[in-house]
Amino acid sequence: MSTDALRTRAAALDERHQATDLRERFALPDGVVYLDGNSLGALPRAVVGAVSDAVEVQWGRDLITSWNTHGWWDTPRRVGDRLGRLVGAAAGQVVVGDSTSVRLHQALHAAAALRSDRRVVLADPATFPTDLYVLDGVARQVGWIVEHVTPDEAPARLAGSQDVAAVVYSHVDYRTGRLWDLPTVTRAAHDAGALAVWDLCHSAGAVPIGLDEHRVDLAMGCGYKYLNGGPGAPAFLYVAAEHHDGFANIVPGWHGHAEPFAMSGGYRPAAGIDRARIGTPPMLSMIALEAALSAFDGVDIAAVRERSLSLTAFLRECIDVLVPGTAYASPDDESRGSQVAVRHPDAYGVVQALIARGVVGDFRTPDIVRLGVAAPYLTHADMLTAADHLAHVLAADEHLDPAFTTRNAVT
Ligand SMILES: Cc1ncc(COP(=O)(O)O)c(C=O)c1O
Ligand SMILES: Nc1c(O)cccc1C(=O)C[C@H](N)C(=O)O
Repeated sequence: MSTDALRTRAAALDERHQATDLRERFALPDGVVYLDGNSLGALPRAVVGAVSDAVEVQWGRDLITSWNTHGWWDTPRRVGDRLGRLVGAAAGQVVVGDSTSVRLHQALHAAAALRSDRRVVLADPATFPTDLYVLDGVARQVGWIVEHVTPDEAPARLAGSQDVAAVVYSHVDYRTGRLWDLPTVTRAAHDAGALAVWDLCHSAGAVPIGLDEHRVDLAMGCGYKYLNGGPGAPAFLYVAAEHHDGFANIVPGWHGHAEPFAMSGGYRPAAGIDRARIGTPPMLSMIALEAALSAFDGVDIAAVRERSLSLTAFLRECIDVLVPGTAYASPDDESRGSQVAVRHPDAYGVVQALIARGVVGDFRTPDIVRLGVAAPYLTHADMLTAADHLAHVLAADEHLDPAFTTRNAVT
C-alpha cells in the first residue's frame, strides 16, 4: 500500500470515528503529534480557566473561606466520584490526592491488615519500578514474602493455594503495553482467598476497567497520564465498599478523621472512603484534575477504547507499510493497552530524532520506542504522520546523529 492509499484510509477512519474526536477539548501545539500521553497527558482547555479561577478568585479573593464556599474540603471524594465513572466504580469508593506511590503504600498495608493470616504476595517482576520498590518496603514492614509471578502465571500459582494474601499487578505493562486479564486474575485471587490490588496508571482513562463489576479489592493510578490532570496531578485510590470498615489507613492523617475539626487527640476514622484520606490535598492540582476530567463528559470509556484500538492498529499498519520488518514489544491484538511499542537497538536516538521532527514519544530501556496513543486527542492522520517521520528518521540514519544519541534526557 502506498502513502497515498494510507492517507485515504486515514481520512476514512477519521470520518468513521468522528464522534469520539475530542481534540477541540485540548490545547495542543501546532505541528506536534503527541504520543506521550501515557506519561504526561495533554492540557485540556477547561483546565486553564478552572486553575485561573482557583488562583484569582478562590485563593486570591475568597481565601480560607474557600474550604467551605468552593467545596475544597470535599474535593477528594467529589473528584473521586467523577473519576469513578471512568474506571467503573460506583460513587463513594474513590478518593483523590497524594501520589500513586503513596496510594500504593496505603493499599498494600490495608491488604496486609485484611489478610493478616497470610504471608505471600504475588507481583510482576517487570512492573513499573516504583511498584516493586514500594512493595518491597511494605513487605519488610509486614513480613510478606514477595513472589515474582507474571499476571499470566498467577492463576496457576493461586489454584488450590492458601498462603497468598494478595496479588499486586499493573493492568497495562508500562513498557510493552500488554493489557493483562484483570477479570481472570482477580477471580483466581478471590478463589484462593486472596485480595486483588491493581495499578491502573496505564489504563485509567484509556481502557474500560470495571472495578465494581470484577470485584477488584483495591486499586490506584496516576492522575497525570490518560486522565490529563497535569504534571504531578494527584493520584486516586479505589477501596471497594465491602472493605471500607476493615480499611486500616497506614497514614491516618487528620483529613481522614471522623471529626477533623474536633481536633481530638485520638484518631477515629471517618466513615466510608473518606477514611482513606490523609492530609491537606494540593488544591490547585485537585481543581486542575477535576476540570481535566470534564474532557470525558458525555463520552463512554468503551467508545474511547474503540477509538484507541483503531488508532493503534492503524499506527501499526502504517509502520508495517513504511518501515517493513519493524519489531514490536506491544501485542498485535486486543491484549494491548493504548500504546504501540517498537523495538529498535538504537531506540534512544530514534526517539530523540522523532521529537526533533515534532513526533513526541519516549524511550524505555533497553530498546523501546514507546508511542502512547491517547485516543481523545489523536487522529488516524496523526498515526500516519508519526509512521512517516519514523520511516524518514530511519532511512536517513538520523537516529545515529550524535546530537540524538547522547543520553541527556531524563524521561
Ligand atoms: C505503573 C506505574 N505506577 C506508578 C507510577 C508513578 O508513580 P508516582 O506518580 O508516585 O511517581 C507510574 C509512572 O510514573 C507508573 O507507570
Ligand atoms: N511520573 C513521571 C515523572 O515524574 C517524570 C517523568 C516521567 C514520568 C512517568 O509518568 C513515566 C511513566 N510512568 C512511564 O510509564 O514510564
